[in-house]
Amino acid sequence: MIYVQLRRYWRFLTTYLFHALNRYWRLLARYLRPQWPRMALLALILVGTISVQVMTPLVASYFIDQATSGGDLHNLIILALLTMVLALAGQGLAVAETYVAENVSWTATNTLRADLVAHLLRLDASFHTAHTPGELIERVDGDVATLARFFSRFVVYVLGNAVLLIGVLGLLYHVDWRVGLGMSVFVVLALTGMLRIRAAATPSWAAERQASADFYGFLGEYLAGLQDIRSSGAGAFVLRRCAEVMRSWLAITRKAQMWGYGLGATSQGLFALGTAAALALSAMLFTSSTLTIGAVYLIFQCTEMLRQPTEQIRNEVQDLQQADASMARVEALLNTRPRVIDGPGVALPPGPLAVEFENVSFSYAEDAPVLRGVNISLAPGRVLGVVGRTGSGKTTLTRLLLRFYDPVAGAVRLGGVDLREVHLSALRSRIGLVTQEVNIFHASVRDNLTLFNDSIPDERIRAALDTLGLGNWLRELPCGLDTQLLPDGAGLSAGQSQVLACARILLLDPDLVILDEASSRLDPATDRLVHTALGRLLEGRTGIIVAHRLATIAYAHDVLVLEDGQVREYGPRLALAADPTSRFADLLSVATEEVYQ
Ligand SMILES: Nc1ncnc2c1ncn2[C@@H]1O[C@H](COP(=O)(O)OP(=O)(O)OP(=O)(O)O)[C@@H](O)[C@H]1O
Repeated sequence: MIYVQLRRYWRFLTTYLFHALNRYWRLLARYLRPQWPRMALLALILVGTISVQVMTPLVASYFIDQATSGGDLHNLIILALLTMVLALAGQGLAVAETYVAENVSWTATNTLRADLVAHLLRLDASFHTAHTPGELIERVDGDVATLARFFSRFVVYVLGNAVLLIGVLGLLYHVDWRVGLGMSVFVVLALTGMLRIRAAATPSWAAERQASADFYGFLGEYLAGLQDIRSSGAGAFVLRRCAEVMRSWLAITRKAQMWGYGLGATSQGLFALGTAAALALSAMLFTSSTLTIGAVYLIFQCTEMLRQPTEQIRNEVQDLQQADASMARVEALLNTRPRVIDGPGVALPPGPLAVEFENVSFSYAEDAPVLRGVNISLAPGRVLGVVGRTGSGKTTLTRLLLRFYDPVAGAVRLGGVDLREVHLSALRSRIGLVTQEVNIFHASVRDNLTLFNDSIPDERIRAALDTLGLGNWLRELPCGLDTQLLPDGAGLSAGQSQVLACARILLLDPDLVILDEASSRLDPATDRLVHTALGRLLEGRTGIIVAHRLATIAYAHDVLVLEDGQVREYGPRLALAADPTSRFADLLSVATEEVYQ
């Protein structure tokens, strides 16, 4: 029976534990190796902790034997003092263990987090389209937090408790081999029983975690749509839905909690039985004068001491499965290669950049072409206005210029150089992009404009805001550049956010400006503000504007009309506007009617 159990453990250890450790050895080695002095210290503390734990009942048992046999008072005082020193040392070591283990795990996981964030930044847009931000946050934080336990606790708890278990059992063998053998069998059986119950309880805990994730998902969704919910009077519906979600959460949690209590009670019951058996055995041995009263006390203490390491090994072995899944996900993420490969580093010419699309075709998914055979040739310093119906591929065109994606066919060139030949960082440092959705961070005006680049002096920031017509706005702010902006630009109008985005670009001083204009209408004052800002921004640079408004298109020297991903018309703006048969003239007349309605 014991042999069968031991064989099972051995198989578990070889197939599962060693396999998992071996599989992720590189990951562990990479993040733990630089911390080997701390790991060595941890091992030392561990040895100390276990020695103290094993020695404490041993000293107490000597004390009892000495006291009952009328031993020397001087020896008794020394033993009592030693017990106190051991208790204090145990506490001190526990504090040191927590301190070092937390340092090891946080240093390892923070490095891993930083690596994952850097890797996510390198991955291209198609990866980010396929994965929601929530999923990536879960990978970077959730999975890594699970690993934090693994990095510190697994080594400390499993190894430490296993050694403690062996130490305590060894002590019992030392007292009497029959007691040692009996308790060894008991520990194996108790561990097996608890692992079985825990395995049966695991689905309930997984369901509980899912129900909790569902609730927060529900809450997040409704908080994000708060404005729509309020305005459409859907509050009662949301509360009803909230009650439903919480009701099912309660039922699932209750079940999981019952399993938890069941497990705790089983473990208590098992160890009560173990203690009773150990006491019965030692009572028998005591009455037959094989054991002293001190040895009986030692057996009792050791039986009690077996409980904690057995329960912790059970917990850690189960948690290893979770860590295993997290490690697999983290490894898979780190192994994901970006589709857009960095170029060999051909230099772009200085000054405003010429833009060329040669027979460019592109699709996000197979068999769904978004751009088809697009040809554009824009001279340096000229501004191209791109117009077309929604979904005609205008934004996609701008994404190809920043190499968020590579074309499926054809080539995109800047200053005559194929973008695939240029370093991505060099390429992007020459382009300024203002998108439809301006991201305003919960940070100071200065950090929002410099994007946390401390080397940009305040005078330049003020000058940029003055140039773009936001000088007065800045002067009216209570703390000037230190004023904190609210998340998502709350408190700023759509136009002000756009002008702030223009100021960011002005500080970057790029040679190609791409503006994907928001299609929402602005009030006339803000419209004028944005219009002036754009004019300043485009001075002396090549520009591509996805234009939704008549005022903006006025900046364009050339116009491109896109339809279904194809070039419908392309030429100088004034010539196309003057030609009554052109599609552009058609669009202009519709837009003018809309404006003057
Ligand atoms: N990340 C993406 N993944 C898959 N398909 C996309 C993606 N982005 C855009 N599309 C699809 O590509 C087509 C062109 O989209 P694009 O955003 O380029 O059009 P647009 O002319 O800029 O539209 P709008 O004027 O509404 O901004 C659309 O059919 C759109 O659904």
